[in-house]
Amino acid sequence: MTARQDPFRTPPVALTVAGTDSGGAAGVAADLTTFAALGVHGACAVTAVTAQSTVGVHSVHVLPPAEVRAQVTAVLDDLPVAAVKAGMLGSPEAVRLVAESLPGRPGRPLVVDPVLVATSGAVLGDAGVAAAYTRVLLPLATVVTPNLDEARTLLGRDLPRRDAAAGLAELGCTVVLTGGPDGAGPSTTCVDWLAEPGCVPVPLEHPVVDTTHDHGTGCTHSAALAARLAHGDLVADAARAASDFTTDRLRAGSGWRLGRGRGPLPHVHTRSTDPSGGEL
Ligand SMILES: Nc1ncnc2c1ncn2[C@@H]1O[C@H](COP(=O)(O)OP(=O)(O)OP(=O)(O)O)[C@@H](O)[C@H]1O
Ligand SMILES: Cc1ncc(COP(=O)(O)O)c(N)n1
Repeated sequence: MTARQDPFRTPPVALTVAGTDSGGAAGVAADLTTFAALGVHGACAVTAVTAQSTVGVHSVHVLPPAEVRAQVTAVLDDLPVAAVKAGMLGSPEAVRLVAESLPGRPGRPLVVDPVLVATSGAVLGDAGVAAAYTRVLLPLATVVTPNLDEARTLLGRDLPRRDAAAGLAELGCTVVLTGGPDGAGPSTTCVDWLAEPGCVPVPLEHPVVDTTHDHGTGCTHSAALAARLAHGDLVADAARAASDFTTDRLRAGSGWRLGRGRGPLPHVHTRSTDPSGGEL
């Protein structure tokens, strides 16, 4: 029986270090609800407060690094954190802080979603943040989950998906390069590239879901990956499970109508849409 089926078993703990989204779709909201859906207790250290909705990002307030450090220290001093996820960090200082206080290896996996630009186009991390990711955090990460634009910014090169994933893996971390639908014509398949250091990249394919409820999809995917690592999965298994969970939730939310723009995913509200009825 898994922790998800038996809610009375003490769950593993995951910590997210990320920004808030006042609309409740991305960032800390997506991470904590994803952790809950996958049978993990979520703790959080907030790095930035954003005023945003389904329509876009209205303002960003990055918290002082000392406040972020105090939250991380409070959690680590008390709770048995089994995995950490870093989402929007917002400043080079916060990137360095995560690198100093949350080393990803050997015992505690660290998933880094290098959030730089929101789906709406708002900048959530500038060039200084991108440089700090590449220099200090990615070499310590267990897994990094950029989309193609983020990977190209981090590498400083315009490479195709597979090569971008392989290029980042040379920094020493496993890469899951996420890929929503391509935008170049009708596509029925999403391809994420899994690149482990020293290995040939592997495509992880899943069907495209036609939905307007996709705000926070990347946060959901990386939080699901951290949750499965907290349960003890191997990285490749956690990557596949994260992709399955995200697709399932995108499907479940395709009937929702919340907000005037890109709505949230239902992380905990509806039943699995897995046609086999299996537990994800
Ligand atoms: N419409 C879709 N249908 C199916 N899967 C999708 C769709 N959009 C995204 N995904 C999947 O969701 C996961 C997250 O990918 P995405 O490319 O949206 O991340 P992202 O751009 O980094 O998001 P964010 O900016 O929120 O961090 C990947 O596994 C991707 O394949
Ligand atoms: C606080 C925060 N973190 C991450 C994202 C990225 O999510 P998306 O690309 O879906 O806008 C966001 N918009 N806000």
